[in-house]
Amino acid sequence: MRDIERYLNIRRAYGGTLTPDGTLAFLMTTTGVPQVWSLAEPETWPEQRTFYDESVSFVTASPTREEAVFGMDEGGDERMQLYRLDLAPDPDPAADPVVPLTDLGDRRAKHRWGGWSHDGERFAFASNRRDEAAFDVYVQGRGEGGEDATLVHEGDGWLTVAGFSPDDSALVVSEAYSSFDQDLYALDLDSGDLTHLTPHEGSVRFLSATWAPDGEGIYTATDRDADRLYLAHVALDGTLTPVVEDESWNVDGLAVDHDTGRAVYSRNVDGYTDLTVGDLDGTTFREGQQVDLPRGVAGGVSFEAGARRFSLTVTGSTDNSNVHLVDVDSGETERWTRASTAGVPRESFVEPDLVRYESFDGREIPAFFSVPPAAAERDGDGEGVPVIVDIHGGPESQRRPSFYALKQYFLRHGYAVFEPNVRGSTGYGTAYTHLDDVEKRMDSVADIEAAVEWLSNQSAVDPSRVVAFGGSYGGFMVLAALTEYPDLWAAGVDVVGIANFVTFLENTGSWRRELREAEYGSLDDDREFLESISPINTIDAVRAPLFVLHGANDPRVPVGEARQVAAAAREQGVPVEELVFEDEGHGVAKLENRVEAYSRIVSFLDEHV
Ligand SMILES: CSCC[C@H](NC=O)C(=O)N[C@@H](C)C(=O)O
Repeated sequence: MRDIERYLNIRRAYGGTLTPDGTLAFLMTTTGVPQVWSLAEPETWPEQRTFYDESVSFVTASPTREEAVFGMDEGGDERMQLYRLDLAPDPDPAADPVVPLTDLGDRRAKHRWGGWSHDGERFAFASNRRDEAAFDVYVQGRGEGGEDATLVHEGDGWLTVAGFSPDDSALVVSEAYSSFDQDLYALDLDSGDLTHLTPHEGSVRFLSATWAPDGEGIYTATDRDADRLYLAHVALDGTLTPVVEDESWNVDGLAVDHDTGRAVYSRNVDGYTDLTVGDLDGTTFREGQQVDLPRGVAGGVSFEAGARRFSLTVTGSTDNSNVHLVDVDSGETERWTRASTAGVPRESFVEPDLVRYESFDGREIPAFFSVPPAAAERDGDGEGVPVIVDIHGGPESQRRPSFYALKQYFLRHGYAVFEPNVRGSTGYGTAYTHLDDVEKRMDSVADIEAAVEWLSNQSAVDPSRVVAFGGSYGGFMVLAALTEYPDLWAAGVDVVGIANFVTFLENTGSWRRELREAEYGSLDDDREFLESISPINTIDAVRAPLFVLHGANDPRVPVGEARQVAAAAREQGVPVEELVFEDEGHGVAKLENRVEAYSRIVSFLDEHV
C-alpha cells in the first residue's frame, strides 16, 4: 500500500445516535465512504448496516423503535434522499432493511432532515421538490413513501426544520437570509399558522434552535446585541432572555432532552470545544458535572431515552474521530468506537501550535502551525522545510484542531502545515466574520501574504518552498493569492474553488444564490467589483505551477470554475495539472478517488516544490 494510501485509509467514526434499546448507530468510513454501523456494546466489533458506494450523510434513531432514518445523495449532487433503516438486532430476513422515503421517480430534489416526532410515527423535512429555488416544509408518516408527504408550509427561501415541539403539535422552522442572519418561526401543524419568534433589524444569528421541554418557547444560540453567540430562551411571544453568556467565546452547539430538561451546550474556545452539561428549566441553566473530554473538538450530541447518557463525536489534531458515550451524572466518557489508524502509529501524529501573526492593518490573525519533529528540533542551522499554507473554505467557517489525515501525511513527509483563520472566519466574534464582506474581500487575501511573511521568519521553514492549498472558498483564496502575490509561491492546489465570482454566482444552485450574494455581493449591484477580484481575470500574473481538482456534479461551485481557470493558466504557459472526477461533487468523497487525487497532488508537489 503506498504511504499516502495508508493515511487516506485512516478511518473516522462519528455522528452517533442511540436507539431506545441503547444500540449505538453511527457513521464510519471503513469501506471507503461513510456507511451506517451499529454497536450494542462499547469497543466490540461493529455491525455494518448499509452497503452503498455513496456517502451516507447522517443517521438518526427513532425515539420509539429500533429503526433510524439516514440521508444519502448520489455522485456528490447534494440532492439528499431519506431512507428508513431497520436496526432490530434480528431484522426480518424476508424484508429489505432499507426503505426509500423520498423517492419521486425521475425527479431528484434536496431533502433536509427536520427531526422525528416524539411518538416516532412521523418525521419532518424541508425540500425544494416543488420549486428548486425555494424550500417548503413537509411532514411524513414513517410508513409513507415520497409522494405521500404532507406539505405543511410553502416557503420562498432557505428553510430548515429544527424539530417537533414536545407535544408534536408544532415545528420550529429557521429561515436563513445569509450565514449571519436568520429568523425562527413556530409552525402550528393543525392550523398551519406561523408565529414569528425573532423579529429583528439588521443581521442577527439564531442558530441551534430547539424546543424548550414545556413547549412554551425555544432555545437558540444568538448574537443579538452581542459580538459572541450566547444561549438564549425565546418565548412564543418573542421575549428573548439570555440564559448562558460569554464575552469571549461563542456558544456553538446545544442539545436539550425534552423529557428531562437535561441539556448540553458547547463553547468554541479558540477552536477547542468546551462542553457543559446540566439542566434547563425555563430561563435557568443549572450546571452539572464537568465532562472529562480529551482536548480537541467535540459535537453531535444525541441523548439516549431518559437522558442518562448521550453520544458525542470526539476528535483532536492527533486523534482520529470516534464516538464516545458520556454519563450525565458522573461526567465520565467511554469510547465506544475504535476507528482504525490504518497501522499508522498514533504517537507519530503532530500537534499544532496555536499562533497569532500580525496582518497588514495590525490585526492579529489566529493560525495553527504544525512542524515535522525533525525540523522542530533544528536550532536554525541547515535548510528549513517546505510549508503548506492550508486555507479553509466557507468563508463562514473556521479551521479547528480536528484530525486531518492528509495534514499528518504531509507532516510525516517533511512539510510544515500552516492553517490560518483569516478575517471572515467564524469563531472569533461577529465583527471578525464581517471583515471580508463584499468590497473587503481582498483584505483576507492580504492576510495570506502576511502569513507568508511571518513564516519566512520561522527558522524551521524554507520561505522559497511555500505552497498555497485550499478547498472550496479556500480554492478561491489559493487562486487569488497566486494572482495577487505571484512571487510568494512554489505551487498552488485549488480544490473545488471559485475562479470567477460572476460565473460562480450565475451557475451555483438557484436555492443558494441569494445566500451567497449576501456574502460576496450581488450580480446586479456588484458585478464590476466581482469581475475585478476574480482570479480568472488576472490569471496572466500567475507564475506558480497549479493543480486543479474538482467534481463534475458540484452543485455549489460548478465544475466550469475549474475548467476555465485550468485552461486560462495553461494558456499563460503555467504548468497545470487538472483532475475532474465524474462521480464526485463539492469535494472528493470516494476513497479510490481520494487515493488517486492526493497521490497525484503529492507527486505534483514533489516535482515542483
Ligand atoms: C454557507 S457557507 C458555504 C461553505 C461551503 N464550503 C466551502 O467553502 C462553500 O460552498 N463555500 C463557497 C464555495 C460558496 O459557495 O460560497
